[in-house]
Amino acid sequence: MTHPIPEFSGDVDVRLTDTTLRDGSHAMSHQFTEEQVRTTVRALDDAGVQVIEVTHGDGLGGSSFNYGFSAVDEMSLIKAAVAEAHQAKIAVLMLPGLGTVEKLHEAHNMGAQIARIATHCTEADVSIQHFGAARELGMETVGFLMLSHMISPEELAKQARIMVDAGCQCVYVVDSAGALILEDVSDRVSAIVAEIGNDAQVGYHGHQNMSFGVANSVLAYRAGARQIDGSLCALGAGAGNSPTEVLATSFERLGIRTGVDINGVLGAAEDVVKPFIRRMPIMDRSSITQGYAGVYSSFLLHAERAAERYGVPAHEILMKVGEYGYVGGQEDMIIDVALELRDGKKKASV
Ligand SMILES: CC[C@H](O)CC(=O)C(=O)O
Ligand SMILES: [Mn+2]
Repeated sequence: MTHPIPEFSGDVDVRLTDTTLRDGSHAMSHQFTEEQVRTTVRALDDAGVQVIEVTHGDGLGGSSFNYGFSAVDEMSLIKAAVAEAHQAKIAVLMLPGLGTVEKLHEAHNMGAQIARIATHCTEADVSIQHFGAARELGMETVGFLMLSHMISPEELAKQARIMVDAGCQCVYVVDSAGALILEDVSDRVSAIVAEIGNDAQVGYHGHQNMSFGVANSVLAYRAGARQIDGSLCALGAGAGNSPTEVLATSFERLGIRTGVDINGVLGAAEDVVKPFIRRMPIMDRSSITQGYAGVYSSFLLHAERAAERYGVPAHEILMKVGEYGYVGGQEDMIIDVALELRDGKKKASV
């Protein structure tokens, strides 16, 4: 059974979802304060952004030794966001296994209206019960096929079908590594559109590792994507996400309606978010290596910590992680790689 296509408010051609307060949590080492969440939501809501995602960077239940503890419990942050949003819907993200259906119920009780369920691009079947639970709660649903560069457009489309049949109303091509370039994105979006037709929408979530987030988003739209993600000041894992303020201005220039007020969103980025960013996401040797080698963006800080601890360069760790094809959830393997490089180097110098 398929579910209705989500309705957007007003006359918009594409709906922007801002993930500053979720993907940006990686770049903030999960230390968002309630005040930062409140001011960011207020600014985005005033600017007309229709969806705002708020969760630990690794999704519901992510606050842990492995992924990094949040400064403030995510349920309190979700509740605060809901209180500040007048027109925007608050979305939460969850990875089945890390987040549970119970956590989804809690987030829904706090007022979250959209559930975004993320799986590795070949593992859509692990999301089935979560889509069912979200739809039973009356939540709008989004499916995230992470590290979408790892499989072909045709294989990705088959995974999208699994999500749609489970109750997903919009399947995202998620460029978790910032590895997709131009047609890599439009081919994937087109293949999913061909597979799911009017049964659900298609979305695109970009990372800036090789600086293609915004251009890829435009091509995704042209190929049929109707939901696009961004983050203010690009605040997100790795080199950050497609900047919401640049998406809004570029789409407006192209005559594609997002419903977002340009002055408002520029102010949200410059006056509200920029002042509290501790570490501005940048395209540097490590993050570009992630894009090039196809490495999950949120591995960046893990690799930098391992680099410091074991005395090996972070970009070398990331290149090896790409070679081994590690995926989200395998953060502990970064330590293994760092040890391998350290011991290899030691052996070579003996
Ligand atoms: C928590 C899963 C992951 O970080 C989702 C995402 O934003 C991505 O894969 O890029
Ligand atoms: Mn991301």
